[in-house]
Amino acid sequence: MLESQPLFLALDFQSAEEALTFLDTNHFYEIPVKVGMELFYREGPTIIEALNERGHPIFLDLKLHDIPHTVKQAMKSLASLNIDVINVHASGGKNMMRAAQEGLQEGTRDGQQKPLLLAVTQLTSSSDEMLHHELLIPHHMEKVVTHYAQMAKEASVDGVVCSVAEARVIADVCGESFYRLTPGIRLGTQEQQDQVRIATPQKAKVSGASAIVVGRGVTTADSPQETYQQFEKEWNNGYKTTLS
Ligand SMILES: O=C(O)c1cc(=O)[nH]c(=O)n1[C@@H]1O[C@H](COP(=O)(O)O)[C@@H](O)[C@H]1O
Repeated sequence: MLESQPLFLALDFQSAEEALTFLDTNHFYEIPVKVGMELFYREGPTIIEALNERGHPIFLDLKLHDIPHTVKQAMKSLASLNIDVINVHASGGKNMMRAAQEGLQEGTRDGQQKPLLLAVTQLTSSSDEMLHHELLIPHHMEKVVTHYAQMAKEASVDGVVCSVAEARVIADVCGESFYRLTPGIRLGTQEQQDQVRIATPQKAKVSGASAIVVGRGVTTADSPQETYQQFEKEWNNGYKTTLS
């Protein structure tokens, strides 16, 4: 299912009412959506149920990061929701990532598909300078992200969240089937805001991203539906470019 779903729209809204009104007003039906901390902490499982009823594939972006036992038990609970993708921070380590996958497996109901588990490598808002001077990580971004992706693969995680800049090398090192979801996507004319490692949808496609996450580029646009279609069009142009 996810292969044919290249664009997750980030529903970064303060309430279910705001999110659902946005979808209705702009005629977004059954598109893949991302529910993050802002919306889930306020609304909890009811927002997932509301989106299920409307037929949206769902990425629940809670970026879990805790001791392995806690993450396993949390994933067991979250697996009972009807979601398609969920994530953890790779910096929680291999044992934590393995525990997350076990929790999801144990919590998935009979007859339901286990959600895809992704590991966030380094946030797209992070720079080399931040790694070196704040986190005291001496290596370059690409090396750190690739290492985290390899750790995630060894821990039986299904893929990663990374920036477009690292998507190709991760596919080379971890294999094409290892999923690469890339946020930090902007059309050429849009502001980068708090993101650091950004790219266009077309660049994401030709660089080997499996899918993209788009938030404010669509949600704050003057014409969200038209802008969403522009993101899709650019992604599809990228596809043609790769094939030729
Ligand atoms: O896991 C994520 O979704 C994520 C990881 C990351 O490294 N960077 C990142 O921006 N995100 C999420 O992707 C969305 C990007 O939003 P915009 O910058 O508004 O397009 C936000 O909801 C972020 O929480």
